Amino acid sequence: MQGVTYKCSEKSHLTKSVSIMNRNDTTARIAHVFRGTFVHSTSRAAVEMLQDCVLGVDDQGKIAFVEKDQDVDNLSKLWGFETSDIKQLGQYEFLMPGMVDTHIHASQYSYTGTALDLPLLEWLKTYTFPVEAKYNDLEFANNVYTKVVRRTLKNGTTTACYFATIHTDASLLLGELADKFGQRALVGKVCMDCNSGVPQYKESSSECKEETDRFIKELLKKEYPKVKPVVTPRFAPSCSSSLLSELGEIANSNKLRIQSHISENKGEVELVRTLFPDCKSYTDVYLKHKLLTDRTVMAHGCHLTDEELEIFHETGSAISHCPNSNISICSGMLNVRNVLNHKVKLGLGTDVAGGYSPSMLDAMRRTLDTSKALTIQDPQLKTLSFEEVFRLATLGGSEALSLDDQIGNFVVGKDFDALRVNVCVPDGPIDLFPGEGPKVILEKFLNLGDDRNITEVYVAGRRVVPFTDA
Ligand SMILES: Nc1nc2[nH]cnc2c(=O)[nH]1
Ligand SMILES: [Zn+2]
Repeated sequence: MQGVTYKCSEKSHLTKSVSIMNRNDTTARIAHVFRGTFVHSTSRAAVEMLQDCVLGVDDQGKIAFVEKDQDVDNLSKLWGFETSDIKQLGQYEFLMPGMVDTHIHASQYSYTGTALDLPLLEWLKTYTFPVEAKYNDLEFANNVYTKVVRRTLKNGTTTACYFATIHTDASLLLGELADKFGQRALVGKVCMDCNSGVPQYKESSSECKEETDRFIKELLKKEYPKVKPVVTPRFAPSCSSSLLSELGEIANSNKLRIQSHISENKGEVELVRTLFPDCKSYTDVYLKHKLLTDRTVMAHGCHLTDEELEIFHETGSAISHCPNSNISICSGMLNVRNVLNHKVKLGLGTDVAGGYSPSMLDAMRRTLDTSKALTIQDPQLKTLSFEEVFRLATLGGSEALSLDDQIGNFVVGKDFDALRVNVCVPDGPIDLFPGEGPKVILEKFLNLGDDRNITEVYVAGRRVVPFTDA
């Protein structure tokens, strides 16, 4: 199958002999060395299986080397580690990159798995805004935010791009908790100055701008190495044109990331048409307000036209595909193949709580389901493979969040964000049979696995799961 490599290929970067390898950084010390099978994606291969390999992580949390294990003695001399310290992966174990949730509402976690009986605009008014309004209570926020960070980490989300609420202090608390538990996170204080449905849940335009400035300043001041702010207009219907312009200005002058929602549901697209009559399309609304940049990620995009996708491509903006949510609140079905054909960056999101599962394994499965449903409607449409979906959940997510220079796969110099997977845990969800090789083992994990199979989670070289207080 095109785009899939199931062995260390002779042409791969691993064939270089250790004797001619040089350490470019003589001061870095090795903190972990793993030996076994490593599975990741590259731009060329949706799945590359590195078998009989060793991977070293330095004390800065960066990947120092990935080599064939026959070179291990030379490597240990070169890098100064003891071969007895190597962590040997078992026959049914592998390492994979941590998963990247490109769109999740931390503030909606308390009602995940419920309230899925209304379409978007009524769902927001009936369930979402009344709950989000409660985050002026920091005790309530602390309880929910602690739980969502722990739950997602345990399920293998090493990076999350979070929506919080309009409340600055609770949003700062979410950043603090992500840092405390060791999750890489982009955190957005939600901005909205229009809300006719639940008028007590909004800010004035000036308050919104001032509080966004305060949020960014205070979060950056904390100097959390892996937690950064993201400018977050909720979506066009809840923002005035002047607020959208202010937020575009703040993001661009500070080179910050931007997140929002776009073209999730047909009623919403129609509403935007009436609210912004001077704009050609929903995409044009964000474009005119300078919110489409190469650091922007927009959730959903189910109903974007090809013309709009071209604008995404030209601006370098990304889409977060949230299939569980799209089906659960009957929003639509994104044609991922068409988005990829337009060379638009795309990652996956859980969109808790429009999506009922906080697990990125679920996001991968629902991505495949949606792709198959679209193929049923149009048999000409090429269904996504599980390998392509694996890439979207890891490398694709890192690209969508403009973090691919730091994370997304096992390339030397990137941070070691990784999952140790064991498909054969006692009382686990997967049964194996004789003769099943690494491809089947990966496919079974992606389709049948859960957090019981994710035995360790690493973010920037730090083991964050199992929890130290567990
Ligand atoms: N799914 C989803 N779509 C939105 N559009 C605006 N706000 C939201 C939200 O909270 N969830
Ligand atoms: Zn959302």
